[in-house]
Amino acid sequence: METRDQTVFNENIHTKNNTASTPNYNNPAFTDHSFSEAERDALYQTIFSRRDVRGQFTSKPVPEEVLSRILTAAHYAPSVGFMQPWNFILIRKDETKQRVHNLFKKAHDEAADMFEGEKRDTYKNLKLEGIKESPLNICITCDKDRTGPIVIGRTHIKAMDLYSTVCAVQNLWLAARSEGVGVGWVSILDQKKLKQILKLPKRVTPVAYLCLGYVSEFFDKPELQLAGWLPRLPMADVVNFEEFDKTADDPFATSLLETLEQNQRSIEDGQYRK
Ligand SMILES: Cc1cc2c(cc1C)N(C[C@H](O)[C@H](O)[C@H](O)COP(=O)(O)O)c1[nH]c(=O)[nH]c(=O)c1N2
Repeated sequence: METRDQTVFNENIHTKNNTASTPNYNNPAFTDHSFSEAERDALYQTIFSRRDVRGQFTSKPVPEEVLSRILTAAHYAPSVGFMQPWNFILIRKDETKQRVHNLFKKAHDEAADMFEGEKRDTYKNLKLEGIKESPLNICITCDKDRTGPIVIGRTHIKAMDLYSTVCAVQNLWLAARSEGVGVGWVSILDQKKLKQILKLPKRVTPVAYLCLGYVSEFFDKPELQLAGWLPRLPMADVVNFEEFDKTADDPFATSLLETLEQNQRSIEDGQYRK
């Protein structure tokens, strides 16, 4: 049976004098869940000013309470079937960092040979890690057996545990940015050798090797964009309608694409620069 409170709620969220099934979207019952403008701005500021940091780390240690907030943000990420497949391995010892850096050096040389001519020279000049300069490295791993073999949501797409772990990486990255802590992801590494260094069991995958620390500066734009490696794609290239790579020209689509273009222009012009 419906309680009195439920009846009042149901009356409130439906437009008076309208069919019972038409919700009144202007009613506070629908809008109360959004954050204030200042709170939203803070979130978007975090998102648009987050950077992958390689060469601007300072040696200032990240205090325990800050690190604790950042790690907790990561742990509160969504995960398939709520399996929380991640571990956060904190790497503080120079010796371990040196071993991982050796892996990077080897893989980086191998990678350079995959590019040709001018691209190879540009690649060689890019700074692509801050393993030794950053005070803390964190490896975020994925344990596919965390909650047994059958996981809600992973029954048909096996990689869902890896995707979940990446959600934790992104939470960590954004929380760190809001704390003024830079994060750089290093994936130019031999994964099997990294597993050996960190003594990961067979079932555990190292998803992200991250370098963390306070920075002298956060760049405005991705370093690969500033170096002319690749541009930021226009939103219209990645927003499709009904089918992959398909656009539309009805009034809704046209207006949405125009708004997306304006938003992107103001971000590129530094709306969220800090
Ligand atoms: C899965 C994955 C793996 C890597 C990266 C990112 C992600 C998501 N990125 C960082 C990447 O280059 C960077 O995110 C883009 O260039 C965009 O720049 P911002 O992150 O916006 O600054 C990265 N950067 C780097 O210097 N060395 C690396 O090995 C990697 N690997």
